[in-house]
Amino acid sequence: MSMPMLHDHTRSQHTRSQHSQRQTAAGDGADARRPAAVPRVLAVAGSDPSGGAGIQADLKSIAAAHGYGMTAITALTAQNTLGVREVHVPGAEFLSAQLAAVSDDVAIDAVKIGMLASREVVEVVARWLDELPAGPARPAVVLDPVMVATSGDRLLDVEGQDAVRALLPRVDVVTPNLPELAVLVGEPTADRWEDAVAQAGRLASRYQVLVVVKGGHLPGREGAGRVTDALVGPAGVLDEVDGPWVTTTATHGTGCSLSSGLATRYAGTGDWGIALRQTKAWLTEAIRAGAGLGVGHGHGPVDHLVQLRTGAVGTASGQVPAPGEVARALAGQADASEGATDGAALVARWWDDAAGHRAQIDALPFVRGLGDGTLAAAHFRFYLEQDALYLREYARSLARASELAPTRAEQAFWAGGAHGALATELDLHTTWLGGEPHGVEPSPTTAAYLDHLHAAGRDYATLVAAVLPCYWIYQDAGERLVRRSHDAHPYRQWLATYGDPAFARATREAVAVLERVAGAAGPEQRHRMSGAFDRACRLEVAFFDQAHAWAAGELAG
Ligand SMILES: Nc1ncnc2c1ncn2[C@@H]1O[C@H](COP(=O)(O)OP(=O)(O)OP(=O)(O)O)[C@@H](O)[C@H]1O
Ligand SMILES: Cc1ncc(CO)c(N)n1
Repeated sequence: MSMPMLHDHTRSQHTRSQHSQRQTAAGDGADARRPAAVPRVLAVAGSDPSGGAGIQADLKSIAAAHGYGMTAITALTAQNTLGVREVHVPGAEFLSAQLAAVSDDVAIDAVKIGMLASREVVEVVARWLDELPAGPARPAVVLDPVMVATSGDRLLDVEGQDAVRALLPRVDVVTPNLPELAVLVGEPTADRWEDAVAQAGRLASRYQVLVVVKGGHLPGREGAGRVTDALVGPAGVLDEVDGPWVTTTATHGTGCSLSSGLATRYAGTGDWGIALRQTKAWLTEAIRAGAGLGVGHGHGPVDHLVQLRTGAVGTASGQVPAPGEVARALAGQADASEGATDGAALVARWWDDAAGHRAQIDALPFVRGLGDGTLAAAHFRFYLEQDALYLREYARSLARASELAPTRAEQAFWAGGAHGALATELDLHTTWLGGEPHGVEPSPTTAAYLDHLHAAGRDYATLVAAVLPCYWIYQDAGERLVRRSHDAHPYRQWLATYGDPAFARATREAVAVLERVAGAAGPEQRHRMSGAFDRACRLEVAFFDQAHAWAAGELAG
């Protein structure tokens, strides 16, 4: 509808093969199959006896992403949630033995590298990476360049920092926080997001590596209420994923957890953008639930296995499910362990299922005419009048979502949406329609859409699914429309509204809420949600088409 929004739903197109061919061959490991149903993931990292960071976090994160976890331990720390007391680094040759023991026997789908402690350790890992097979049997490698713990304690000596740079060309993805990124590029720590992304771009092109730059340390993120991570390649930003900022002290090990979850989900999907999106969605929930664990007196751990406790358990490996898998689960024909999947994957599926509706919208005479400027003024006016009527009621549905929302953040979000819809409605009347309409009735399409929203308002999950396409479908079509604008375009001013960044953010947030709700929903509720989402998508098509349908009726009558 008339809420101009922009949502970057593009997925990173970086594939494993692009990033797996730079290594020398040393065996073909022909039994490795990708994407893996249950990814075999090796964490090369330090031990945290308090269980929140290091290999302990890695094993839990890998499990949460439905992978099979293995470890090669680089260092033993004596630490807890308050800080690091001691670090013991066993002889580097023993690390070599651990690495060889695993890779001589097991076809590894992904490797996550964490704490490396010293230059000797870095060198052992570099040699081992060089000996891994090239081609499709080569595991994906994610490097979390751990330098300092959340508590502020150093986990890598200065010589080691230099050595880590030499690892970069040997890995697929590096996941620095802002201070680590600064050390790796040899620049001061960025305090603005644009600067951090630019630094990540320089690092990516210098070492031909993908960089996941994490906003967890960005000044002002509490105030903004959002925290963003970006996937950056040598040519620039490939994907940006943001999520709500959680006010908590339970952030010990978030970096470890992100990198091992990312490695596992990449091995399961073959797509870094999807893997990052899914990992970030899971991590936000794990951070939220962390305080509930009651572990320690300092920076507590996140609850890696939050899904076990909320009942949203699935074995679909947190990847985009196979065709039919979700449908089976939704129809209740598979048991929960077979069909359930995480919210982000489920929502990605619904969105993909709506691809036909989106293509239909692009092809409508109304949308084509709006794009090339040939749309008749009467058609445009009819659409705007219906849109104003629609938005007035849509605002009530958003207010209802606010009323039903289980958290204060979601309550506030939908209340803001309701306000925005009303402001847009008012703007339509004053700017475009020259005042309040007289005698304009809802068309059958508008009435059907409003009935759908009204009926969905009985439960929160269904309502969230029903209101979503108005944000998402509209901005998706708008994203293509706005590119067609030019100085002499008759609908230039209207098209310009599609580029509003505030709506872009609102859409992303609305999608994140849908993902959270879908992730927590049971099979029956998911079935209702998918039905409500699909029906709203169809009504979006009809809504865009109704001016022409009306004109055809007028002419015929
Ligand atoms: N309070 C928070 N609320 C929501 N997400 C967060 C929060 N803090 C960190 N994150 C997310 O956690 C991940 C790790 O981010 P961060 O920048 O803190 O990395 P890090 O410093 O390497 O972590 P660590 O604390 O383990 O060293 C990112 O995905 C980030 O967006
Ligand atoms: C072992 C280990 N690895 C990584 C970190 C970073 O959080 C930590 N605190 N401990």
